[in-house]
Amino acid sequence: MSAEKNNTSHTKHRHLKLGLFGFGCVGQGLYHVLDETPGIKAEIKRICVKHKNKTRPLSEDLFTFSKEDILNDPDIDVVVELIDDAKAAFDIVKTALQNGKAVVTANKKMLAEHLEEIYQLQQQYGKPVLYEGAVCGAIPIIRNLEEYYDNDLLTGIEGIFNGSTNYILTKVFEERKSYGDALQKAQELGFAESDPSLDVKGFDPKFKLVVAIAHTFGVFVKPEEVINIGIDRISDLDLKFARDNGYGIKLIARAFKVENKVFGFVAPQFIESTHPLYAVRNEYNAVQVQSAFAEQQLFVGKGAGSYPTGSAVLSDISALTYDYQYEYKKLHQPHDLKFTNRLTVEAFVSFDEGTAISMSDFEQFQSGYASHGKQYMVGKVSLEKLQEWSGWDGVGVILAPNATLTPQKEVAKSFSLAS
Ligand SMILES: NC(=O)C1=CN([C@@H]2O[C@H](COP(=O)(O)OP(=O)(O)OC[C@H]3O[C@@H](n4cnc5c(N)ncnc54)[C@H](OP(=O)(O)O)[C@@H]3O)[C@@H](O)[C@H]2O)C=CC1
Ligand SMILES: N[C@@H](CC=O)C(=O)O
Repeated sequence: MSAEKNNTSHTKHRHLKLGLFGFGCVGQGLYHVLDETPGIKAEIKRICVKHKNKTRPLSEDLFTFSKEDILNDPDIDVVVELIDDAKAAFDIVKTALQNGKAVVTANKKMLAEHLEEIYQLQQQYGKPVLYEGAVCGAIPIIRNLEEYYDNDLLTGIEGIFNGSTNYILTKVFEERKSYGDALQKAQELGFAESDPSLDVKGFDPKFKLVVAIAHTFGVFVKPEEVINIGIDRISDLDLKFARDNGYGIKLIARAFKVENKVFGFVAPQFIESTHPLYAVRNEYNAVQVQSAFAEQQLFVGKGAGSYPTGSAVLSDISALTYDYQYEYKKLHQPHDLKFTNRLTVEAFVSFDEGTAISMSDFEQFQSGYASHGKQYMVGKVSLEKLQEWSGWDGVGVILAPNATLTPQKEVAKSFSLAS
C-alpha cells in the first residue's frame, strides 16, 4: 500500500468523544489502556459513577453522578457502559441509542437478557452496539465469529468462559487452597462479579454463551432457557477423585448444532490431562470453535481483569472510529435452527447417603460406589435431571471426561380417537 493511500485511509478514522459509565475494575482498566495507547483517536469527556463519597484517582471535574450529563451531551459520540448493574445498564444503552450514540459495553448479563431487543434497537436507530469485552475478556471471539467465520459452517463452540471459576479451580486443585480463600482472592483481583454467585453458579459463563450462540448460529436464546450448573457444590472427594485419576476439573460452556437443533449448557467436567483445556489455568479463558472444514481452532487469553478487559473495550472503541458494526451475519443466513435442552449426558453424581437419587433415575446406569459417607453414581442422565439435582444440598454434579452428549429423541405424540 502506498504512503498516500495509507494516509488517506488513516484520516478516515474519526476522533471520538466518549462518555464512560463506571469507573471500577474495567472502567479504570480502560482509562489506563486508552492513556497508554498512542494513536487511538478517542478521548474520555465525562465519567458517570454512582457513589458520591468514593475518592477518585482523577480530577473531580471529570466525574458526574447524573447519567443525563452524558446521555444528553451532543458532543459525546460513544457511550461506554461499564457498570455492574444490568438493569440500569440496559436503560443507559437504550437511551444512548435513542439519542444517536454508539455504544460499547462489557455487560454480559444485560446483553444476554436483552440481546434480541438490542439487535432491534440497533436496526431502529442505526447506531452500533459492540461488546467484545463481554465475552471471554481479551479473547477476540465475537468479531472473529462475525468476520472470519462469516460464511463458515460452524458446528460448535465450547470452552472456559469464566475467569473467576477457572482461577478458583486452579488454586483449589493445584495449590490446595480452600474454596473460600480462592474466591476471596478472585474478588480482590477484580475477576469476580459484584455478586460472585453469578460466577460460581455458572450464570456468568451462561450469559456469555447466550451472546456467543447468537453470533455462532444466528439464534437468540433467553438465558433462562439455558441450563447452568456451577462449581459451588464440588466437594473434596470430587477433587480427590480427579487427582487419583489424573483429571482436572473445568467449568465448560458449550453449544453445538445437530441437524436443526442447537444445544447449549454450562457444567463442570472432568478433563483428561491430554485435553487442550487442561492446561488453561487461573483467569485464562479458552474458546474452541468447531468448523465443518477448518475443524478445531482454539483461542486462549485472559478472560477477566482490569487491563485485559479494558483492552477488549478499547478495541471496540477503535473499531467505532471506522464505523464498524456487527451485521449479525448468521442471523441472516437461511436456517430453521431451534434451541433445546433435551440432551442426555454422561455424568458423575455424588451425594450424601439418604438423598433421593437412585439408579433408576439414570437412563443408563454405569457404576456406583460408596466412600466416606458419600454415594457416587455414574451414568447417562437427562440434562434437566442433572440441573434439578445440582440444586439439592450435598449433591455434586460433574460431567464425565469426554462425556457423550446425546440428543433426546422427540417423543412422538400419540393420539387415540375417543370412541
Ligand atoms: N471485572 C472483570 O474482569 C470483567 C467485568 N466485566 C463486566 O464489566 C462491568 C463492570 O465490571 P467491574 O468494573 O468489574 O465492576 P466494578 O464493581 O469494579 O465497578 C462498577 C462501577 O460501576 C459504577 N456504577 C454502578 N451502578 C452505576 C450506575 N447506575 N450509574 C453509574 N455508575 C454506576 C460504580 O460506581 P462507583 O464507583 O460510584 O461505585 C463503579 O464505578 C460489569 O458488567 C462486568 O460484568 C466484563 C468482563 C470482565
Ligand atoms: N466475572 C467474570 C469477569 C469477566 O467476564 C469472570 O470471572 O470471567
